[in-house]
Amino acid sequence: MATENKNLSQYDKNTIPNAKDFRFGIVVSEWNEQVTEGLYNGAVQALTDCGALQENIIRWNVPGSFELIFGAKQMHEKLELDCIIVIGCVIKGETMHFEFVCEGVTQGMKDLNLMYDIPTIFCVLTDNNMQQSIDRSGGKHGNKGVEAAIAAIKMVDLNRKG
Ligand SMILES: Nc1c(NC[C@H](O)[C@H](O)[C@H](O)CO)[nH]c(=O)[nH]c1=O
Ligand SMILES: CC(=O)[C@@H](O)COP(=O)(O)O
Repeated sequence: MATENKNLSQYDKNTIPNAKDFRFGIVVSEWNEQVTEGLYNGAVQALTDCGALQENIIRWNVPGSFELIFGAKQMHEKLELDCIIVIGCVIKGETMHFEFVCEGVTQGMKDLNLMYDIPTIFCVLTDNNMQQSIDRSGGKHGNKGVEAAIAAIKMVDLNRKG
């Protein structure tokens, strides 16, 4: 199902575990920060709506989406967390750089999920233009930050029960 057929912000709170003692790290890319701030705000609002405490949400910033890999790795190594969410917005330009950044970040996130015992949640928009990013960070298609937060809570619950 494409995003245009699913609002990214919709969730049934009754089906989401309470996150009151879950600890989250969020690594945020500064590229396209008008978008990444919207994604971050959506994620935090959803986490706290589902019981997470603000003091249990740690934020680190990195310059761009490619640095999300190293930032998340350092978070895994240095903090005691239950889950890490990486937030970025990659928008196609004139060259192939878009493809290489997107592929690199995607592969890096996959590797982190294999390397560590807590999940790394992928909240990186990979869009053709700014309007698509606006639409997915609190616009007409909802907020991918909310979607990532709900996925994070569900994965922490799964990990604790596993
Ligand atoms: N064009 C975008 C970038 N490019 C920068 C890279 O992510 C990286 O910071 C640079 O190559 C240095 O290592 N980053 C985004 O997050 N979004 C873009 O649209
Ligand atoms: C994803 C990017 O790095 C891209 O936005 C950079 O733009 P360009 O390909 O025009 O250099």
